[in-house]
Amino acid sequence: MELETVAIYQVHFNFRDYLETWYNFGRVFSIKNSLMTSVLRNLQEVFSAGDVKGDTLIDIGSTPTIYQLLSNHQELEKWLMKEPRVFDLTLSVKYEKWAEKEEKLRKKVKQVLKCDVRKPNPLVPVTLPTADCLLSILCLEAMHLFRGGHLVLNAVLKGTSYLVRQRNFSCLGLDQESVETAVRDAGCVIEHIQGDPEPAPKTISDYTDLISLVACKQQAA
Ligand SMILES: C[S@@+](CC[C@H](N)C(=O)[O-])C[C@H]1O[C@@H](n2cnc3c(N)ncnc32)[C@H](O)[C@@H]1O
Repeated sequence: MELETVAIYQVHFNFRDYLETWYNFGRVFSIKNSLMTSVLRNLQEVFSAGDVKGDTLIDIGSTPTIYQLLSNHQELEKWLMKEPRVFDLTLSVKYEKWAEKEEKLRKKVKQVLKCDVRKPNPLVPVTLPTADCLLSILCLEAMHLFRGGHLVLNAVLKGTSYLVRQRNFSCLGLDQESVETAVRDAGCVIEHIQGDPEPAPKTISDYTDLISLVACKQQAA
């Protein structure tokens, strides 16, 4: 990722285009259900196993994907305030008792913060107490560093780029070994790791696999 990547995201990463390109199920791109289904299965397994505990979870690189938490700063705040005319964030997750789940999630979300993982304090000017769990879904490969309880990571492997409508965003083409090394170098012990083939829809990306990892932070990196 080039130095100016953060600026590229700030200026060009359009959350509606991202949703349209990657989460608009039931239309042309229904094939992409596969990635989200795999991520959801991984998360369900990780969080129901009971090893990841605590009160504070930070989701890094949230976009308007309500499935793992939620979203774009403004849109998330609108959703929290129940403002109308928000893009239908729930389109991909309409299932039984969804309204109740939405309410529960609204009450649980404490803060929506800007984050740049390249900074020594990624949340500057805010400093948070140590989190019990860091969640990164399809985000580590879109940035070089993360900081660290538990790291719950789902990342696609070997992808060099992904499309958001007509715009290409670069991806760090990680393999499983380099993910494991980065996590260990960050002072974490890997408790669970699973890689599965998850070929990208060729028209919008080139990743080949999905890795699900749970690691416990042991020491400062
Ligand atoms: C593929 S998208 C996110 C995926 C989203 N978590 C999901 O599951 O669909 C990559 C995310 O990485 C974030 N990102 C890129 N560079 C970053 C950085 N330096 N610090 C924090 N987040 C970054 C982008 O803002 C974007 O939300």
